[in-house]
Amino acid sequence: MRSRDQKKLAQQRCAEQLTQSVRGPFVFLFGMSGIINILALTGSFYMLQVYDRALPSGSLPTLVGLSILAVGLYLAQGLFDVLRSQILVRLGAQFDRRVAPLAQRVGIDMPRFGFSTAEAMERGRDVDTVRGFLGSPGLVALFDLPWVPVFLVFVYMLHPYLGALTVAGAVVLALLTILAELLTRRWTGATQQAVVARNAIADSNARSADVLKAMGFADRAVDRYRRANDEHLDLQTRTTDISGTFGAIARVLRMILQSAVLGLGAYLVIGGELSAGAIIAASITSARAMAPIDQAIGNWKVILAARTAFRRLKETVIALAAAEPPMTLPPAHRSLRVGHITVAAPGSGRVLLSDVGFELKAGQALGVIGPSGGGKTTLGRALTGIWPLLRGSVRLDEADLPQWDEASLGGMIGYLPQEVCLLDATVEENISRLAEDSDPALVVAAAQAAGVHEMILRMPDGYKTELGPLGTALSGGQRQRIALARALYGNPFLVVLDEPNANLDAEGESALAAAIHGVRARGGLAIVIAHRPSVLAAVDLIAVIQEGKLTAFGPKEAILGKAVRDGAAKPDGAQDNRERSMPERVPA
Ligand SMILES: Nc1ncnc2c1ncn2[C@@H]1O[C@H](COP(=O)(O)OP(=O)(O)OP(=O)(O)O)[C@@H](O)[C@H]1O
Repeated sequence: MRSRDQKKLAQQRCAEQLTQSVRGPFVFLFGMSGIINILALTGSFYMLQVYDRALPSGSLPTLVGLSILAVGLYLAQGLFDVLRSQILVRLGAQFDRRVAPLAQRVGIDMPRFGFSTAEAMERGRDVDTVRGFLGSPGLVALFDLPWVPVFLVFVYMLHPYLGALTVAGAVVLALLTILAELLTRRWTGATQQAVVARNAIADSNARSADVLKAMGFADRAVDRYRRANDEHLDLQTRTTDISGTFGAIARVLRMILQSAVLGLGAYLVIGGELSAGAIIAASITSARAMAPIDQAIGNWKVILAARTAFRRLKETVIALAAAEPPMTLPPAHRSLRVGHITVAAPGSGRVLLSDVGFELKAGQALGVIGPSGGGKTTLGRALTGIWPLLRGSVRLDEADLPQWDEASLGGMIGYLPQEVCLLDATVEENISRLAEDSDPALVVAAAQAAGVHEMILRMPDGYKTELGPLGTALSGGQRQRIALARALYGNPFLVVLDEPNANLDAEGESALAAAIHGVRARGGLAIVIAHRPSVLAAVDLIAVIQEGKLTAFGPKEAILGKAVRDGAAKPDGAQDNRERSMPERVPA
């Protein structure tokens, strides 16, 4: 095990890598912005030279020469501007390419830990926000800001009074920026949360579309969405009001300053302290000095959003760095040992399963029964490593689950969740778990083991049939059987099936029983969580989970016999009734 310090160091290194990837190009762009800003003095120099040199001398060649030089410098500035924006866009794409998969990785994990899918999707949007910001005028303004003193010095050199006036204007605008930041800061987080809450409602409404339509409460669902949207709009209006007001004040101040510079310049010209060309040069330069500040204020919301998104992404990268890459172990083939595990609900921390322990040997199959809400699915989630343990251990061939790297562990586990969810991909891709170069023989073998091969052949494009979003193009039973084939793909050692027969007909049930027998025959382990007793024909052991505790564990005949004697269990093939089909209370 790595020490805590080492882990911290790795996290720090990862966060640094993220900023380092942009640091080098940013230093280069900072230098390039310097050149652009110095070239931006062209207009001022041109005016100075035209008014103070070409006009008094009346020399046309001087005017033409100055004009050609100015056009050349303007073109150079434009070229550097284009280059800078192209580099920024590519930098954004590079950042996206690097961070988006990490954000997606965390996004996949988030719902397991009690976050809504809207919150999980927010990570992906964070990447978009940062990428968008990298090519936005907001960032260009930030690059130009450090070069504002160049313009101030230039104006100061024309006349100290003009310099002082422009500096005063810059200070007032900078103070406005700080004030805008302070006033919007507390609303930014709340606005972000309101967006997530609104999107979560939209997401859940879309998922419940059938129910909303059938039972006619779509309007009420839309009302709920509207209320959440209103809250978001209120908050957004507040932040936009602040940044809009400050933006307008900044623009007015800029105009006042520009006129003030002209007025003061005229006063100085009348007093014989300044040339006419210098007035125009001072006016152009002071306006140019204020532009980045003005733009920063105008884009303040975008800058804040990008900063928040970047911070969250940095946390994401750090969180992933904390995961220690484990050593590769040989595939398990002997046993599963559950050592006094306690499992809490991610998010709330409520203990759902406490002190559960048992052992299974290769070739055995365990049926997990018990009343609704007792903790059977929680046990399945703990055994497959979906939920972390609060205490205890789940060992495959004596190696605790965290000792396996995710890919090897996943290859040894087949899991059929209670709520079957297929990917928006082909049947083949779903069964092969998105394997890039899946072996068709393995896919067909899994389908045959699940008794679903013929059914797939009858589909429009056989194994290449696209299943659509969440596999909704299939019936409930078809989805469950394809998900069973996915669980059996590659002959995993531990197969956990959570209510695998919930949607099956008689043919499906016998295919399921054959699949469980098949797992046992090849030396695998099957754990079947079931309400309907028919599936238990294929298991040899029974565990009863009630109120988060293992209240009975042992050979099927002994446990079920006792339950039947107690009058709580129904015989095989009994009607599917969750509450009554299994023993309500089986003594330990
Ligand atoms: N994601 C979750 N967050 C918090 N609590 C949860 C979560 N999932 C389940 N629970 C709670 O854990 C308890 C056990 O749920 P579990 O799904 O394990 O029961 P079960 O025995 O599988 O029930 P059923 O037979 O109805 O599927 C329940 O009280 C449930 O409310």
